[in-house]
Amino acid sequence: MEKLARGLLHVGATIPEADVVEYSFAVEYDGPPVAFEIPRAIPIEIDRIPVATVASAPKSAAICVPVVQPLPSPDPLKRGPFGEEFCPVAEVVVSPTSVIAFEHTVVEGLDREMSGEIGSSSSGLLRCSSNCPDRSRELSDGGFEVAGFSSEFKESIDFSNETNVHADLVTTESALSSEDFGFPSSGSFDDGDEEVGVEAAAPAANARRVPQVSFQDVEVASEASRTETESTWQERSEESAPGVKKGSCYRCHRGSRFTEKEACLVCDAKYCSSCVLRAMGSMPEGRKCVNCIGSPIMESKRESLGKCSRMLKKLLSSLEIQQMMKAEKFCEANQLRPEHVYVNGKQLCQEEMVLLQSCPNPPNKLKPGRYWYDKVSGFWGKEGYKPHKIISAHLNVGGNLFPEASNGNTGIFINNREITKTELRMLKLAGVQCAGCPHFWVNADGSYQEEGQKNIKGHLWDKAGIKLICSILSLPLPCKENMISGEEVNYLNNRAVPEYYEKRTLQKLLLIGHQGSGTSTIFKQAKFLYKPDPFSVEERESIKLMIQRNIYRYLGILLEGREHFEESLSRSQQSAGNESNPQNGQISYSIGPRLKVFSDWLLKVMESGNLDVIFPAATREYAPLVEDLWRDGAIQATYNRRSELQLLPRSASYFLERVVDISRAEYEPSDMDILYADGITSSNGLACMDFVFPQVASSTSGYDGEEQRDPVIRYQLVRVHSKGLGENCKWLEMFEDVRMVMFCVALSDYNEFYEDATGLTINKMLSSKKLFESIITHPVFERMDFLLILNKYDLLEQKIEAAPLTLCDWFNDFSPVVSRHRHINNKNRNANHGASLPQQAFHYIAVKFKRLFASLTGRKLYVAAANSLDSDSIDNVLRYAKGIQKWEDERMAFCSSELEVYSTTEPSSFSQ
Ligand SMILES: Nc1nc2c(ncn2[C@@H]2O[C@H](COP(=O)(O)OP(=O)(O)OP(=O)(O)O)[C@@H](O)[C@H]2O)c(=O)[nH]1
Ligand SMILES: [Mg+2]
Repeated sequence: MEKLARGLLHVGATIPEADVVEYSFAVEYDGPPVAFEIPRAIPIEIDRIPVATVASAPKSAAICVPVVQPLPSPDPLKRGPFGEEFCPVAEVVVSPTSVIAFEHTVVEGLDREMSGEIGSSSSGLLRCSSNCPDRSRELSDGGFEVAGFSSEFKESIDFSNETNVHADLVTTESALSSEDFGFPSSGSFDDGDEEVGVEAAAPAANARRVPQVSFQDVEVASEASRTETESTWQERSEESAPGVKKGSCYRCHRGSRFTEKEACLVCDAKYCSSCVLRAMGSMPEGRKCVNCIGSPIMESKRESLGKCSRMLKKLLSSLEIQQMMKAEKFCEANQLRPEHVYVNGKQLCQEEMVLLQSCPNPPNKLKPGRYWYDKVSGFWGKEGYKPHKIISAHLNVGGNLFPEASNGNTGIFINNREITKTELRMLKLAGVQCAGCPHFWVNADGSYQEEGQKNIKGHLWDKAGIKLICSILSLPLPCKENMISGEEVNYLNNRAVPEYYEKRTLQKLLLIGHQGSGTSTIFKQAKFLYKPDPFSVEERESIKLMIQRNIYRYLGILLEGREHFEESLSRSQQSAGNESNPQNGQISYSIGPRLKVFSDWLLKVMESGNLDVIFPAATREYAPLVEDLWRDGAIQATYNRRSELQLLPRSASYFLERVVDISRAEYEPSDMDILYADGITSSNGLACMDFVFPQVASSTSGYDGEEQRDPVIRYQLVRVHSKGLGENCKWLEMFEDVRMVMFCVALSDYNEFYEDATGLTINKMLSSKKLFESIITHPVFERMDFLLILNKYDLLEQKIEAAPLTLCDWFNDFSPVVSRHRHINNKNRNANHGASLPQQAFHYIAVKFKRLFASLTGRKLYVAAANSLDSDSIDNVLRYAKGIQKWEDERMAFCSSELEVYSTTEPSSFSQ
């Protein structure tokens, strides 16, 4: 270690203790080709870069700005070494992000011309940003150090004294004169006599005040340095340059309004694709001009936060986009400021703001303004207007509600607020007695009483036709979350502030898969794993009824199948000249007369859709008959041919085996029953749950250490059924903010088939593959991480010996290595470094999907095996997903901090 350190450090440097040294390894990458360009570091001989001293300004004594020497351009449109066009401008920008841009300049010591930026991703040279600790190291004295440069580089300098250029100081907002920066407002830096101090470390919040210093060939009036407001900024940039076309790029003044442009979120300055990266630098707060960093965004642009434009997608790598969009959405400067929101006349503080935005049912698209809020009922509206929404009640935000908050003039009050005419109309139509100008007390659940009286008069939201009335009168209705108890909301109130922020950075995991792949089982398993009370008493009651009803549905499928098999058997026997009586050993699909009568009756009832009439009471009587039917040889024979009965789920036998028990009135479904039950998550809708990973005491998953440090990352599992995606998966647009897509495939599908609408027989695995292809290539998931869950591993194990994988056309080249020890257990096989047949099959399928994924997206697919009936298996898969995210985040941070060195290190790998 000491030897290694000695080799790395300069002569005379103290060798640090081995246990306090932080180090990391870069591993050479030899995986599949990557979709993005890998940046290269251009070595620079530090000693040959001139440095100079700033003599006078004490603050700037340690500022590091490289010396650049703008040259007059012989040919303004000549292409530079990086392929970009030169314009006759040499420019140095010093801003809080420390972007130093220079065009058509020569850096002494490098014997070639160059253009580029330190601070921009476009230059390919070096990037740094004082806002981004990964890219540069901010020095305590306010200077910064560019990653990769030696300490000499941070010595003070002045601008080149050999240039004959004029300085134009451009500030964008008030209060900062050019003198703040030590520059004369119209000065020229032509002979170095002017000693210059540059305050590079202006606080981020004042970033708009930081000037952009331009050296230009053409003389620019010093008025440009005057301070301006945000609104005039735009006008000026369009008007101040005579002859500049309206709609052209704000930087190069080329193009028209039809040219694709990216706008600054703060000042709306629009830049063409050649200029955007220079104008916006490393974008530590998203799309903002470098001198707008730290400033609040225009409210009209709030909607577009985190939504990347096509132009940036073309210019930046996926990693950069992800990081930049994340920063844009979540960085402090871009959040709505609490001081701009008043509730019940009181300006909010940060805590209140966070509480308001992170409550279960927050106001929609909150904008700066004055609002009223009825804490008891949850009514929320703009000051002077009728209610706009019913948000979570009991939030401790803002002041007390004023009677005149909504400007009502009806003489009728709800929770001390005089209601509007529209609300009165609603109450009247809903049948609430309003004679005598009563004062009502309305609770969050809609129950209401008259002030001073004890008894509840009724429930507002239970009134007949209330939904219709409210929607006609444009009044809000409560949503489910509003029914949350005061206690629960107060829990939110009492939490520490950082936890609110976690809610904002909720990580969404989208779970999707082909019909029957196991997504709802995984979803239920996650509920059992991470929810303290996964199903309420009412939910369990409705699950019980569903299970009881399902039994008859399964039976109906079996009875129909039996009839069908019986008919086709007798047809084939007749054509073969046999008697209809089965011969010895031949399967019979006929049932006895007693069961036949019951079967015919049941099929008739089901056909007429009247099962509900006899359900559930009457069906209890038939439970013994159902049991007899289930045990009958004909039904068992039919069940054995279940692969031909498309609608019969595997779980049918699990429930039919216990039909008598289950049909009892006192039956209570066990967790396993719930897991097996069909239809708990709506089959073509969405199901969604928030959760946190509980801390694990002992090390089993390999991520425990992280959890101890980072216990409250919130996740949201969103399960969507493929049927619910609509034509061409159009509903996928809704999921642009998910963090990861988990695509579920049933391993057991390889030899299973179904008939499509046209009667064509289709292999389920191929069908899954097709859905997979359309999801991974959907534009909304262009840059998302994908985790493939290869589910039903247990079924693969059961069937692979009897049904070869090659039954699926896609797997026709599967040639497993046959072990000599076929019958020894898996553990021994692993010890012998030999994989079992199911393991080989899993690995083969995983690679098939990985290759497919890489060929269509150019990216890497993560794969995990699962048996969703086993909770540990799903826990592992979801923790693996978490591990991937963390790893991807770290990788991104690492990539953008250093010179983007990629390694192949992965989180633990029980998976692929
Ligand atoms: N043996 C076994 N059965 C599973 C596994 N995962 C799911 N199943 C069963 O497979 C059937 C389909 O699973 P679901 O979770 O309902 O599948 P889905 O993706 O929700 O599909 P739809 O029901 O069509 O919406 C159910 O009967 C499950 O009990 C597994 O890992 N092993
Ligand atoms: Mg299901």
